[in-house]
Amino acid sequence: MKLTGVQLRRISMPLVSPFRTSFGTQTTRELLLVGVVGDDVEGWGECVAMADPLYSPEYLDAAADVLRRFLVPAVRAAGSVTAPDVARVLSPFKGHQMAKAALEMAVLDAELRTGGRSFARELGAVHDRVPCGVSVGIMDSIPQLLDAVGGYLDEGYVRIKLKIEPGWDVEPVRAVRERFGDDVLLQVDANTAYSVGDARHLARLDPFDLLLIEQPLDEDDILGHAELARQITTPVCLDESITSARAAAAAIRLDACRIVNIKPGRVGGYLEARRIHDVCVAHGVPVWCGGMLETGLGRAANVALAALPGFTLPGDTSGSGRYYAADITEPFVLRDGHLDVPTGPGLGVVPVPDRLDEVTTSIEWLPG
Ligand SMILES: CC(=O)N[C@@H](Cc1ccc2ccccc2c1)C(=O)O
Ligand SMILES: [Mg+2]
Repeated sequence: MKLTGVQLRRISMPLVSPFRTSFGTQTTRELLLVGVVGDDVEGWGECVAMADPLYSPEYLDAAADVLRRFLVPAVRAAGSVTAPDVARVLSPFKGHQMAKAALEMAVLDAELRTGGRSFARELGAVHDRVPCGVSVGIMDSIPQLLDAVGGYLDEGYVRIKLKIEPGWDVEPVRAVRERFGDDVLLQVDANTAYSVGDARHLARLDPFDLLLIEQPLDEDDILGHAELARQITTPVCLDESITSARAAAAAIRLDACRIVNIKPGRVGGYLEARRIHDVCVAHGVPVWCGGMLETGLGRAANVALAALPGFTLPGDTSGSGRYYAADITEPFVLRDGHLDVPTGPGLGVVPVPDRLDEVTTSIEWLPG
């Protein structure tokens, strides 16, 4: 397609409850949507960067700037492009995976809508619904945590993930096991809050039969994760460290992880996400789809990705209501612990105009 119009739309969505992790507490999700128009079709992309560079080096104002000054002009200069062209056209620019992913996603959505193909079909989905896990934040007290976990289990979530940090790790896990039993699928996510010197402490999680411990160490500490993995029995899963298929292959070869959390925004797009899936399947490494508090647009694409064969663990593909009282698309609602994979062309969902307007804080049409 040839891009005739590109809009950068900032939105701000209140969270139904504060979401606390080892890097801070969020009460609102700011996001950047990329809308592309061309060849009588439009497509939507969602940039999952945070407003502040707390999860990864990217942040929303930087993503908007790099799209405005470098990425969109480069795709426009390339003339007519298909989605696989986008990553190549953008490859001279270093980093900014989440900004690149949003632009590729918008072009892919437009292309697939034109062709009447769904994301699921394009990516190679083999399931028509996916089992859903939920990410539970750090809480003020154990009773508050147990209430939250009980609520999510009542909603039907098939897997519980607890955010942890030093001082909030062994006790919350013990409390959840004691209250809800050994059969609940349970995992933890540290968001890089520990160091390899904490190995003996993290080994205290081993008796609780966790599915995995996610990203305990710094994004760039691959060897530290390999050393930690030799000292604990809980399988190590990487999130922030896996920025490309090459990074995934290296981490697996270095025994730094036995499980991978795939997030399309973090790796530069859904096409690279599929390549990571393929690399992990080739190495016998299970993958699951991570979440970045996406709206229904990103959620639709993530659910399609989570339906690929190698996604054998429940992901953070929670229902819209986990985060938002009113999503900008028709809400994703859990049914028997699963979400249905959208079947319509492209993303299979579109923003509901008045809901989108309610949360829009700025619209910028980039010059042609
Ligand atoms: C569902 C989940 O735990 N996601 C991330 C962490 C995270 C947490 C909070 C966020 C708030 C705003 C934007 C992105 C965010 C990402 C993770 O797996 O590590
Ligand atoms: Mg994580």
